[in-house]
Amino acid sequence: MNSRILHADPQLPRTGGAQQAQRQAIDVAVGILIRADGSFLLTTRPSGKAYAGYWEFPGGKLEAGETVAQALARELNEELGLTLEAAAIRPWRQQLVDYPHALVRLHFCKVHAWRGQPQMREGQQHAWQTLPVQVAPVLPGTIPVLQWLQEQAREKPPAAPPAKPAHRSSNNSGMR
Ligand SMILES: Nc1nc2c([nH]c(=O)n2[C@@H]2O[C@H](COP(=O)(O)OP(=O)(O)OP(=O)(O)O)[C@@H](O)[C@H]2O)c(=O)[nH]1
Repeated sequence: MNSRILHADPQLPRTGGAQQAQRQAIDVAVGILIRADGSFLLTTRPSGKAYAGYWEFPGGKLEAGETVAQALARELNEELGLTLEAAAIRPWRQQLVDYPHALVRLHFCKVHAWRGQPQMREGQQHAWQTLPVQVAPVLPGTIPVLQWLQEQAREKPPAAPPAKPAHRSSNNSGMR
């Protein structure tokens, strides 16, 4: 887990000490949907929300009593019409982000399986991306994830295709 706070807008004065301590972090479930070819889904924030038009991974705030997986499945169904099974949701990393409008704790989960095709139910745009991403601007709280994915790709390059099995002659029956 990454426990350091990311300050989304370093230009703005920071709330300090007591004020900061009183600011309750809002938990947010975020899905990194990864296709078999390694591309991942980014969507834009709908108009009317803070940072409208910025690119992010789909997700949203936890409702009372929800787990991260439940919230993610609900949000991706509401926003994109996808069906996610709990077993396909892999919690990955967390990041606290201090925005002027809220302090958020982002719970990033990797998802490799879902049912349905993404439908933009909130008028968002969407794009399947690989690194480096070709869309902009990206939400401040989303940028670290792209860096983590990049680091991971450097550490673990995509697996090489399986080697062809050695040719076995048809008369190699094992009988002597
Ligand atoms: N979905 C999502 N939210 C992110 C990401 N990065 C990031 O900083 N956030 C922040 O997490 C918060 C998510 O809140 P939201 O407004 O999208 O959640 P929601 O869909 O439940 O909204 P609502 O209930 O207010 O309509 C926002 O403050 C957003 O800026 C990301 O990659 N994906």
